[in-house]
Amino acid sequence: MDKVQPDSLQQEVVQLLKQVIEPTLKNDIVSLGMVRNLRIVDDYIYLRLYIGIHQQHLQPEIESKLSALSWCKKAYIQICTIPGVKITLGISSGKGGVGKSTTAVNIAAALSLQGAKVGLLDADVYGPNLPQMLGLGQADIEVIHTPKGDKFLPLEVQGIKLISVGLLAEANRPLAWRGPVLHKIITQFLQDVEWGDLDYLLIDLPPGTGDAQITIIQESPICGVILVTTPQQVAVADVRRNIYMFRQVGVPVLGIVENMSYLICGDCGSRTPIFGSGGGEQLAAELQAPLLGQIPIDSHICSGGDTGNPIASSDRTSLASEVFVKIATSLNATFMLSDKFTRHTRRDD
Ligand SMILES: Nc1ncnc2c1ncn2[C@@H]1O[C@H](COP(=O)(O)OP(=O)(O)OP(=O)(O)O)[C@@H](O)[C@H]1O
Repeated sequence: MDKVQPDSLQQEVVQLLKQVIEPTLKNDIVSLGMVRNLRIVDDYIYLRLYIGIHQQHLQPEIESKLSALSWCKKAYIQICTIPGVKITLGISSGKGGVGKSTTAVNIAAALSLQGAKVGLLDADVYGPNLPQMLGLGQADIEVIHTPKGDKFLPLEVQGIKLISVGLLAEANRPLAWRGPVLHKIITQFLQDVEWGDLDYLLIDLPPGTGDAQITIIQESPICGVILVTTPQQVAVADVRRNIYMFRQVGVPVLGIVENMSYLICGDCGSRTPIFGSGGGEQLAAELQAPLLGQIPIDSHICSGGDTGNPIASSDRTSLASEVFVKIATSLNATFMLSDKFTRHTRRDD
């Protein structure tokens, strides 16, 4: 019978894996949540490695580190990527209605304007709004036959590729899928979409901490999550519960976006914190993660969402647009893509 090895061996393996550093993020692969399902059975190590397509070089490095273990006959490493995708990020919130989808679509628009190839996966099974926010009505998702099996073809609008669970549902009907169906749809969306080459895939996660969220986080190579909150304390408390879920899987929090931070007076330009203040800063301090941006309350954000014109691209001089551009710039700096896009933009000029 197979013998599951004691914790001490597991610890020994984890210590070696922690010596493998992802060069862009300058952190070890364990802290980055890339190593999952680690098991040692008899003299064999099994693990899953959740990475982007540009990080395949980590596999031989891991094998080389683990070869130092005299008792290990072989390490089986299962690479888990989303075909064609470099960086997968989650956009999450503790509760609904705080502007998570608005943030996702506008960050996608800002990244795309900076030259990145961007995809959006609308996995918000409770309120899949991204098609509307990008001006797409109900459209059939095309399925194409490829040598690797049937694949969904994403829709493309404003330079952004999009797949949404909303496109599978009849308009104005609630999505009432039971657990196993939901699980299957989500895993299909993670594995069976023909994205082409993407620099970023942003996953708009459902709010809260239910089964759907956990499936997506566990089964996708999300290398970081952006948490969206509003400034008031109840929203902040919900985000704290949300963070616990990410910590369990080991996915790092890249930063906080505080939405609906203040209202700007049209006459004097003064800022009024309608929903209180300090929530975003408080969370950022608690999590030691940056406050990526504070987005004002602006009726143009709302109308842009309703009409499929994200403010980040439709009104580039607005304050909200500036904040989204700042967030996109900071993501490009984190993932060392700034140079690539500067060159890209110049070439296109
Ligand atoms: N800063 C803002 N100023 C004005 N309106 C906003 C702002 N942010 C979001 N909204 C509006 O608030 C509503 C809810 O936003 P959104 O759908 O992005 O929230 P959500 O957190 O994704 O909600 P859910 O989880 O229920 O899908 C939308 O009508 C959106 O246009």
